[in-house]
Amino acid sequence: MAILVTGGAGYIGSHTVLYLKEQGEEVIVLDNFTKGHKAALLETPYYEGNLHDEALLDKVFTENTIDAVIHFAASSLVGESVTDPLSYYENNVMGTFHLVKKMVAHDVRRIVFSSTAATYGEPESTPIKEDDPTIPTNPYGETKLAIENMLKWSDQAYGLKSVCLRYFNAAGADPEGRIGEDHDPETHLIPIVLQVALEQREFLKIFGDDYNTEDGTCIRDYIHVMDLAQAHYLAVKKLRETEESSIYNLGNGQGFSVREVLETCRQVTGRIIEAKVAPRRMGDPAILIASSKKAKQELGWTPQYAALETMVQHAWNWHVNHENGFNE
Ligand SMILES: NC(=O)c1ccc[n+]([C@@H]2O[C@H](COP(=O)([O-])OP(=O)(O)OC[C@H]3O[C@@H](n4cnc5c(N)ncnc54)[C@H](O)[C@@H]3O)[C@@H](O)[C@H]2O)c1
Ligand SMILES: O=c1ccn([C@@H]2O[C@H](COP(=O)(O)OP(=O)(O)O[C@H]3O[C@H](CO)[C@@H](O)[C@H](O)[C@H]3O)[C@@H](O)[C@H]2O)c(=O)[nH]1
Repeated sequence: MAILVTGGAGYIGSHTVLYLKEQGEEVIVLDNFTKGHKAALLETPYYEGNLHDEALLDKVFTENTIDAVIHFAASSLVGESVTDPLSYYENNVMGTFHLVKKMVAHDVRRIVFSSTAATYGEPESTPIKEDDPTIPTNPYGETKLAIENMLKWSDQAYGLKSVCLRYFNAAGADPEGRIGEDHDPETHLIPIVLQVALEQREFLKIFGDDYNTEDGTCIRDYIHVMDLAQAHYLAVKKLRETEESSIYNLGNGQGFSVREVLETCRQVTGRIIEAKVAPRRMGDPAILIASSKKAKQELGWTPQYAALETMVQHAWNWHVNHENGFNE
């Protein structure tokens, strides 16, 4: 029995693949390498191709005995989704449609789905709980919510069981430094700040300092990528044991402003990191902080690397040793 990981060559996918293999799971990856890296797979078997390719999906499900799918493959940038929403509907909603259609056809009935804090939009109260209103403020979150609903109805109609994991902001890298985050172009806050520390960029643009927060910059809940990996493994185990669908938030329940992240990066790296205030980025909610009580109670999830300093340190270890990412 193998777990199929779509998007397994990407940032969170590759760390989850590593974690699953360490737990003794057999893993197969499907990735089109638009964003992912072959070197991040560390010799895991893979199929190179697109979610939209139904013939390829038939081949993957016929050639392997797959008992669960972990579905990371998606487009996932808030700002880009605002300027090009149709590409998000195409890659995320239609891509998942093809995958789910072929899972049902091949009688594979367990899926763990990468959802997001962006499904909530501007929260009414903090920390956010799973049954709080979901009113996305950007097309990215909207497409992820559409997929959650696709999965809900597919459970009712076809018995497809899903765990939707709404992660907050993934950060950090493999604590042993084997893999890390490498996006081109990079858009995420922590790697961008570390690129300034490495003198690969001149300064950090702080996207808005007029939000209704203490220092005026946006607040996010950062979660270590290996703690996310652990949650995916626990979600697969829960599906195998209970055959019940559910939704969980994954965060640390603590928010850090853009300026606080910058300061932590300065402390960890000991480098000078310039920053300048720039206009707000479209689609950004002011504050996103998770309540992850449900995941802890029901999945037995126990984050190992909750401190922001640890996440930045692990990210820094990777970046300082791989200045060109995987292209070395
Ligand atoms: N990074 C975060 O903070 C964060 C937070 C919440 C949710 N998520 C979700 O987690 C998932 C993984 O995020 P990530 O940061 O690792 O992204 P990533 O871009 O590093 O990884 C995505 C992977 O999917 C592959 N891919 C994309 N479209 C594909 C397609 N049509 N067919 C085959 N492969 C395809 C890419 O090549 C890449 O390897 C995404 O679904 C994202 O929406 C990420
Ligand atoms: O150069 C930069 C980059 C980011 N930010 C700010 O830093 C915060 C974090 O931004 P980023 O790292 O881009 O993450 P988010 O836009 O919060 O989105 C991430 O976190 C979401 C969940 O909260 C996921 O759904 C997304 O996939 C993932 O990209 C935001 O307030 C940004 O405006 C800056 O000020 N300057």
